[in-house]
Amino acid sequence: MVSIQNLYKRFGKNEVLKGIDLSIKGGGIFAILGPNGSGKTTLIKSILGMVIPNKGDISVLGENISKNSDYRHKIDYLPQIANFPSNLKVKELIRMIKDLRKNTNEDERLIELFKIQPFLDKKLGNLSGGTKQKVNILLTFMFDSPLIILDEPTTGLDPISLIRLKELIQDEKAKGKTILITSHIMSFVEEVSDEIVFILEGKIYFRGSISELKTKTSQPDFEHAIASILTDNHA
Ligand SMILES: Nc1ncnc2c1ncn2[C@@H]1O[C@H](COP(=O)(O)OP(=O)(O)OP(=O)(O)O)[C@@H](O)[C@H]1O
Repeated sequence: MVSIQNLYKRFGKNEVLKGIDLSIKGGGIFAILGPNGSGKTTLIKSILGMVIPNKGDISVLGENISKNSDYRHKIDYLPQIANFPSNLKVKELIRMIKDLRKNTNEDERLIELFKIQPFLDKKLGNLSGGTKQKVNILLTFMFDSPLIILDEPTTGLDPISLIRLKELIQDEKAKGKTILITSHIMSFVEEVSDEIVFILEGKIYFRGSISELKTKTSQPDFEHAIASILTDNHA
């Protein structure tokens, strides 16, 4: 599904990714973790072709992404910070994205699920942070792509919306999809992910299940296992 070989990315003198190798065969929920600034978003954007690596190869669904950008239609992406045009109404944005990508009725189910109906005629610039995130989630899950990438999906969500998001993610997994998630909310990661990929100092420090991580770090719970990696490595 996703194969990354020897990936390097620097911004000026800042070497962010220093030889990432990662192969995700497909099906399941993978959490990409690491301290602030460790390069999680840079890795995700490299997969999406939004960041051009200095070195390395990335294939998505068997195709090298440097050759052709068509693969992006097979990815649903929730950005960390959505830059919506503030004058546009919610319903206009939904219509616009459907016109750009493809027509679907899934938006109706998601509007109902996240109770977005009262906001459809409101301008995006006037929405609260959590409501913007719900619209953002709707736009991501509206299409039926085999790879879903979620950058900090829980930001600003109230408890009911968080439950809905978790259900949505599990439903997509049940359809056999591959879901990559970054999050700093350890309880959320522990609940949803099948495997974690921990980035530290530009490389993959650990990849495996949460129970394997607990064993490796000799810690009784996930939060302390993550904390022990960071303190042991002075990150
Ligand atoms: N376009 C850019 N230009 C210059 N530096 C950048 C750019 N994008 C990212 N960086 C730098 O690359 C490093 C990694 O950033 P990135 O956003 O990938 O980290 P992250 O692990 O997603 O962090 P966080 O957990 O805070 O979201 C940071 O030092 C950041 O300042």
